[in-house]
Amino acid sequence: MIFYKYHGLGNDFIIFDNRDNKIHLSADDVRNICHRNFGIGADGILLVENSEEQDIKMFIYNSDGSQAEMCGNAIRCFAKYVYEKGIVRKNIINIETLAGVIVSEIEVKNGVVTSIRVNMGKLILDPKAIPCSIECEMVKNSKIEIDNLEYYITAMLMGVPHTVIFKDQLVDEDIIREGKLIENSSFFPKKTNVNFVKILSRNEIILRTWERGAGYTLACGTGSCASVAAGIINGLLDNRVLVHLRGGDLIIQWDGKSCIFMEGGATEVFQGNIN
Ligand SMILES: N[C@@H](CCC[C@H](N)C(=O)O)C(=O)O
Repeated sequence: MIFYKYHGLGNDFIIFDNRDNKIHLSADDVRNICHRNFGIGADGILLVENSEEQDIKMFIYNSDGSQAEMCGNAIRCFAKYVYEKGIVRKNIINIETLAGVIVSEIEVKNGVVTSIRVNMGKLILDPKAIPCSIECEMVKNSKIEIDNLEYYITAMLMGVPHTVIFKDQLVDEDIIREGKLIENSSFFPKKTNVNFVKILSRNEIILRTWERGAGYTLACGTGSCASVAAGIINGLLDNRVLVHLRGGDLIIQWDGKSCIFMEGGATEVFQGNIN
């Protein structure tokens, strides 16, 4: 099978063209292919599939073999891939995902995609939709206790479930330990991605994300949208924010009501063959 390896700010993916529907991956296949020592190595696998109503369809697996409904960094990689490989030669690409249709606008210079602006759709704050078991109208700066530790969380569905926590210090060991605990806590029946945010100003944040099904990654696109939205909802951020992630920067824009926009790059790393 021919594959391509792409990354969005270090959040890396293996892309297979499955328009002929011949690829069927078990959770074990996904874990083996994504393994960083015994496989190709990646945070996830993307399948390119035909869509009945949209330009193309993206299907995504996390590196632990689970399926994700959406992924912000993956969608930029996917848009660049389908454009540059001539699968969808359009500047505005409508991509079907399990979280709905995602519209990606690509900027092209000399046939190469240099930047992708994505309409990430509307975020959903209803706790039942996330899903989150806290009884309230909105999980906004709500206190939870896990293993005798208190956290103030803002939670939402941004294509996938996200929890945001504001912190003064971002320490890797704490992010890994607390991220794992919160991801698997009983408050989130379908688990959650966990975002730790340090606010630098009303227009600039540092973000570290512990991802559901993939662990501590270098960047998270849906997490960037969720974190900026949480900052706006809690009155801490303005409508356009520069997000510094471990693997690079994204720009997120939200007017507080309608769709949320993400802008950033994507990179092809290499291509290969796997049996
Ligand atoms: N890396 C992502 C999110 C991928 C999905 C996530 N691991 C989940 O299962 O919810 C992004 O860039 O948005």
